Amino acid sequence: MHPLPLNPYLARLCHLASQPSRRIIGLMSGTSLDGLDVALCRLEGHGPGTRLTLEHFATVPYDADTRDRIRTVFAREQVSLEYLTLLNPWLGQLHAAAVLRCLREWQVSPAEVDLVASHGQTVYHAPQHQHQRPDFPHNATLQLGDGDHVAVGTGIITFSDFRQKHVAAGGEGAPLAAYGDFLLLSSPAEERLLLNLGGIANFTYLPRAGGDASTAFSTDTGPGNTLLDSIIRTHRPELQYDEDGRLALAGRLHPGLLAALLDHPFFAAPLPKTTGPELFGAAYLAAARQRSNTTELALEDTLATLAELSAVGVARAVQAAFAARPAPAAVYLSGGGAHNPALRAALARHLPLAHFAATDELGVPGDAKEAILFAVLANEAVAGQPLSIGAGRQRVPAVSMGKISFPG
Ligand SMILES: Nc1ncnc2c1ncn2[C@@H]1O[C@H](COP(=O)(O)OP(=O)(O)OP(=O)(O)O)[C@@H](O)[C@H]1O
Ligand SMILES: CC(=O)N[C@H]1[C@@H]2OC[C@@H](O2)[C@@H](O)[C@@H]1O[C@H](C)C(=O)O
Repeated sequence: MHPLPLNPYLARLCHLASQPSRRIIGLMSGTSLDGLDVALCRLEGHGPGTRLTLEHFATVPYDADTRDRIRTVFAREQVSLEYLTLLNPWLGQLHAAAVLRCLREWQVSPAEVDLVASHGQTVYHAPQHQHQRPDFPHNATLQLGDGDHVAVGTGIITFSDFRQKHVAAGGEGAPLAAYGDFLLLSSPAEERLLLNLGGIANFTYLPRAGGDASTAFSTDTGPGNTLLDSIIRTHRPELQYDEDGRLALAGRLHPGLLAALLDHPFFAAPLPKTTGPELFGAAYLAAARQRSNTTELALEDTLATLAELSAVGVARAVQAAFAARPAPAAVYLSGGGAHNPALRAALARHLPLAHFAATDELGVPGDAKEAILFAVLANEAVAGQPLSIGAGRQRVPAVSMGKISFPG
């Protein structure tokens, strides 16, 4: 009897699953809308035996037109359905073109890449605790940049839309960092906190490798750079962000504004929790400024206060997680906020016992870490097992994530 005819792309996936390693491009475009992170990874093995070689990394910056298009729908409760529909394939095609551009620069042919793992662009994140709609008693999140367009545009089998499975299994769709951090960065020598300072800040707690994996978890902590960037854009539209925290470092913390900003249930909510610019956006900031009579506060002082807010958010989440025992001293930073000395100084004040280093020291460049995460998730989907870490409320659903798009 002849074997059943197999779709050649399925045959390719089966072949890839049986290989000792895979070459996977991870794509991530986060809440800061600064660009598309493209990480070409060689991933050997799977599960806790995964070994990463980052062959190439680039951030393909978004131009002003792309940022404007995304901002037309980004974190907005009401948008044009037509616009959203048009943006979905447009972003997929943009991301495919960015991949091809990087491959040309790196002199790698698309045929030499096994998979693309595409996060897409989060345009709305709606955990239940945030949307609070009784008619929809569940979590939801929406990423645009359809995987079919990435697959057809690049000619590479593409995994995408990773967050839906996490939601379907009872999670909030984020943070997914726990999976990649656990597989790549656990160490027998120390327990660790991996603190990512993106638009939104989050951390993963990793016990010592070989220890009790059920204690690992990740959570968002509140704003990272999102409010800092938003106030800069209002006052200094020619700037994307406060480079090297210069303006924030020249300002003074305003205790009244800080208290008004912290007067929100998110900061006291139990862990793990997720959030986004839907909550921590211009309206939240404007309301806190009104309540604290700081609408005329100097830009520098507002920035200093917002950097403090991000650090206090992190510190409160760490304190909540480690109420009964000391928090790990080893804290590894990643994300754009790790380049902001004002944010780092505030963190050092609020976590005085922490020893800060960059994830770069662990072989994972901080700016590439989230793009690498999606390559790791696709690697697990092809060659690994659904992975269960954490326990109780902090349990990460044991699922494999990502939808598969064939190029033809
Ligand atoms: N040299 C620097 N000085 C100050 N801030 C910086 C610097 N470099 C990057 N940033 C900050 O980092 C931001 C980009 O961070 P990153 O790329 O980690 O965010 P993201 O991945 O979009 O966010 P998220 O992880 O929430 O999805 C910039 O918008 C800026 O606020
Ligand atoms: C819904 C969404 O896109 N969330 C992002 C965002 O950016 C940081 C933080 O908020 C984190 O929860 C998440 O991304 C990372 C990659 C994660 O899932 O771990």
